[in-house]
Amino acid sequence: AFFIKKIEPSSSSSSSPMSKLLLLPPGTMGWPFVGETLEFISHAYTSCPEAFVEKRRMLYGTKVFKTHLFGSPTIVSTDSEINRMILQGDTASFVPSYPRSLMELMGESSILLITGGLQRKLHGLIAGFFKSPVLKSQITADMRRYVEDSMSSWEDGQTIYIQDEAKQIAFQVLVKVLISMEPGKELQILKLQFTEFIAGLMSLPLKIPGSRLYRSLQAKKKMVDLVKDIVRRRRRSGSAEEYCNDVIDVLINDGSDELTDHLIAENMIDLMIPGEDSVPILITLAVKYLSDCPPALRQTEEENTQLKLISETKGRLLEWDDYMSLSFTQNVISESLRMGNVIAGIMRKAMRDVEVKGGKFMIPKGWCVLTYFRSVHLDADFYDQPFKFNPWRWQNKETPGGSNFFTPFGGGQKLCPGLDLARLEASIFLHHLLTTFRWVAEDDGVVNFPTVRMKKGMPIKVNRKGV
Ligand code: HEM
Repeated sequence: AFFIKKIEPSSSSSSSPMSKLLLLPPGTMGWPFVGETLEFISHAYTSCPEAFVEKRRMLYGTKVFKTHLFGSPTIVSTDSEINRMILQGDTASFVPSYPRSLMELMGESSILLITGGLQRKLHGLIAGFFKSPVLKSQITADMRRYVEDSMSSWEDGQTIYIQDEAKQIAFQVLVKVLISMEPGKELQILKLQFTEFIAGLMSLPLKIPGSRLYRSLQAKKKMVDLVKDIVRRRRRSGSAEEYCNDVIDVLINDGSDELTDHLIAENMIDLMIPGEDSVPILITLAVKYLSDCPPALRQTEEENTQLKLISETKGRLLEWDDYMSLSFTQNVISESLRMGNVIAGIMRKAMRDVEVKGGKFMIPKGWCVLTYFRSVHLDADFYDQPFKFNPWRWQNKETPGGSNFFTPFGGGQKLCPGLDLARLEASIFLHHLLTTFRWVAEDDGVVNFPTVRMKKGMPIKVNRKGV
């Protein structure tokens, strides 16, 4: 059921301007300059951001429409087939394109923005490292240690803000795996600069002293300089040649001239973003959805308690594969990804005219495309009662990476290389939370813009379980 057929985009650069116009999907370009951006953002701030898209789907009767967002003529697609084609598209057809502030802060050598041979090389090196057995074992041990350290200080009756705890732990894990920095004073300073850096990701593209973007760029520069120092020291000591301890070692070891100190340092900072944002938010949402669904909470707890008993009986610590084999817990994580839409969609720019839907529509050269995963993930055509948290719907389905209509980690050449790591971290956090504590959750709501998060940080009142 999850077999994916690659659909090649076909060029139609020979079409006349008139026929191009006729092939544009339905839709309106909105107001001069701002287009429909304000309406898009005002919906994005509500609990139902997909309403912007749904309204147009109803109006035009298609899952794809044209509009004008963030300064660019844009095609929005909630059609899983078109989305798949765009994700699979080669760089002659589509390149990543995001709002200006985000592109400035990522930097031109960021893996999220580059294409071609260099992107493939970086992607391959990072993905390969994340699959290595030595690293898997080290990450599992680190994550477990950080989770246990954090949870050991929780007292009975205390209110814990899951979002903050998860952010701290997931950031520690990524910084360790990327640059081998352990928790401590240096990491605290890095974290402060990092918070300053990401605050500007969705800011006005105004680069004057004092502006949000300017301050974020300054913070990034300081972090890049710090990581460059580490890279230089490693190159001098030659330690990476013997054994790859972290991503810096992997990139240095490749020996390619393209992987300069600056490129490595810049990418290490960008790769910390999932540690502050995507992974902890996934964990927080899973705790939220489980708190709201007692049968799912019970079943996840049972599965994890059983695993804990097995590990205690055998007298061995749990490994990567143990956590990943918790099938119901993985279904909870899939369902949290589906409903929570940590990454609501990705953006590309068409490098040439591209026909979609067998020539029915055209994405003109220079236009942006927003593949809006959120609407696909909440589409009743694919998911029965899509707004209901139902981890059982994933039973007997192979979903770690995704399918045509489940793309939380993107797809194609840019498919997230951290997808298993994200699942592992969520799994370890849930395992320790569920086997150590009972809790009562306070009411809290999801905020969807500019990034997904919980309004109050997901406060829960915890009590340690009896031994
Ligand atoms: C819940 C957690 C996560 C989600 C939802 C997520 C989602 C995504 C998505 C949708 C993309 C595709 C972007 C595009 O096509 O332009 C992506 C790419 C990427 N992700 Fe993740 N991610 C997560 C965690 C992680 C983690 C833990 C890492 C580890 C460092 C990571 C590293 C990357 C990298 C390096 C890319 C770029 C790949 C490339 O362009 O070749 N992600 N992620």
